[in-house]
Amino acid sequence: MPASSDGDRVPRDARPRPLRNLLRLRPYLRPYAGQFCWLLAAALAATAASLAVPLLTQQVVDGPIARHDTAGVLRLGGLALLLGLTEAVLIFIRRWTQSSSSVGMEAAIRADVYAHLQRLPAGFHDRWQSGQLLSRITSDLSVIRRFLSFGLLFLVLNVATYLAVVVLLIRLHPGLGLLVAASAVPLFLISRRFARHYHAASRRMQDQQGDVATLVEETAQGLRTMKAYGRGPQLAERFAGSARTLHDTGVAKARLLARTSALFDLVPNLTLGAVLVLGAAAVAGGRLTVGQLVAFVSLQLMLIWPVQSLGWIIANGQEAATAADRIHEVLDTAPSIVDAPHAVELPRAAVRGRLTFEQVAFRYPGTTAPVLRQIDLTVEPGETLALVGATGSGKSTLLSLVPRLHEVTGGRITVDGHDVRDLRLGSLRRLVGVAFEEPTLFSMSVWENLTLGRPDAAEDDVRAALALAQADFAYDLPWGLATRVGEQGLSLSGGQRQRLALARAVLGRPALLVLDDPLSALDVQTEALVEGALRRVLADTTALLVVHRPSTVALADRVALLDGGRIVATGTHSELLAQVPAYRAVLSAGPGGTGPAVPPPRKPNGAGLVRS
Ligand SMILES: Nc1ncnc2c1ncn2[C@@H]1O[C@H](COP(=O)(O)OP(=O)(O)OP(=O)(O)O)[C@@H](O)[C@H]1O
Repeated sequence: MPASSDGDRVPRDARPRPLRNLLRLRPYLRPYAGQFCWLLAAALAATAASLAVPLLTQQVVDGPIARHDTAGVLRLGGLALLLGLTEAVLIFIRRWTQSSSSVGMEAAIRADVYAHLQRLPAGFHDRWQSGQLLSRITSDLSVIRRFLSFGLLFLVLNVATYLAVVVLLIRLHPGLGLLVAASAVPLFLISRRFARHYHAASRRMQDQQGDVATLVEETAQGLRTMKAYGRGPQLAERFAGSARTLHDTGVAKARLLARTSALFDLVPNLTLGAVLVLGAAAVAGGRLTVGQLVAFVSLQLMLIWPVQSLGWIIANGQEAATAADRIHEVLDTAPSIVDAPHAVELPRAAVRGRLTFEQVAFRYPGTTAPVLRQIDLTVEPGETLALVGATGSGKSTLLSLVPRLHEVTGGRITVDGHDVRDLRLGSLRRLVGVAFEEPTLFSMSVWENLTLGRPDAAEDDVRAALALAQADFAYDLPWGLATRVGEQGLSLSGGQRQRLALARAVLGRPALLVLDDPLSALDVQTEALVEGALRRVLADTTALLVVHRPSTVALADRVALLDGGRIVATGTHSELLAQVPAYRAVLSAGPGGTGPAVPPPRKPNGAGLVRS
């Protein structure tokens, strides 16, 4: 599923170009150029040694055997043995060198693709199925490695063998030699047709592998939901459907290869039959010695494997070309959210934390309807503003614009008057502490999870953040903060994960806090504790909170009501409660439509209500 819409700068021409994208991987070969020269030299020398054996046979048949010279037979036999040994040693050297270089190249490409995925904005990842990315970074790269380590080498070797053998055959007997050379014409035509069809089949299959990987990943992630709803059989059926499609494509692809391989078998064998008949006639006519015919046929037999393997090499090459296309679809997608050339660093100490939204508009890439329109909002330094709105009104989207996870499509957002697009991304993201509704923890230690955005954080800072988020339970884990939390922190409860995510957001006291319903997964008692702690942090930090629960609104100095992507009212909780029926309706509905009752206003009759 390639990127295909605005938001990221997608490649201008995303049409697959079989060899072009494969050739573009040349820079990865460069560090191994020396090794490749060695292995190619070893492989060519091994081929030369094997080619010398039939010529030696000719000498034996026409020389010592014809003369009944036993010593001569032994001498030339010893030489053949030496050639065989040399070939074995050279093949060993080739294989030894080959393995390290191809694995090294695969690792380098994988590292670059992974780093690039990190640079691509959230919008890119919204549109790409994770299984598609997974299959590109794993199986596609393995296909490329196989081609670089075997396919490419054997292509060069087989072509070199073919040319060398044909030259030797023409020298032995020009007529028969040219007959063998002419067999290259049907081989070329078959290869061209096969390559075209196989490329399309490979692309289909590799895309389908990505779809299957996506299904597996989704199932693994949503296992509990799936089991709870008893949807296992339906999902299994869906999976079986995708697996069947993949199977059918695989079978069609294998049959295509089988059909072509049969032709690749047929052509050299037909040529061999013709050579045997014509060669025997030439021996009978005295135009060719028996030794020459034996040498000719032995050399020609050496062409059978290179020709037979052509099908496999072309198939491997086409798969690698498809894999290179798919890899470049990712690498060619330029990150759209990057540092502007003039971007500046804002030191934390210099930031007061005034956050403004000026006529901000936003629509998701690939969609036409804006999610946010004409947002004008100011959060003063140290102020806490709660965003309230019905589900789907754009609250989370609005938050994501502050650390530039998505880019505004109209208007601007400023921090102390600086457009966030004029700040270095690293600097901006250090200034903004973020906690999302779904608290993601990575498969690493609690400490690493906490210091994700601030790897240089001191122990005291971490301790303070944990205390603040009421997450001291982390010290009681089996290895304390060194405890590795499971995949996405699943070994912790929802409330524990949320508290760790909150501690991560407040670590180092960021200038701005952007929290998406930070207390949603907490029990009443913990909520009260975290709320108390949060109140202390929020006292001197500019904060934008998405709030679903009426109880959390109490944390905010002011509230903005979002409706259909627009701010329709701002004011204190009590003002909105008293004067805006829509606000009362949203709060009484609660997160799931059956929320708790609206709490009494904190500051009755506050001033400054704005309705738009
Ligand atoms: N990646 C996306 N691509 C396209 N549309 C999206 C994307 N994410 C969200 N939307 C749409 O944007 C709108 C606002 O979504 P958003 O998540 O910001 O709402 P919200 O107010 O935070 O909702 P909730 O309270 O349920 O979390 C919704 O209509 C949603 O369908």
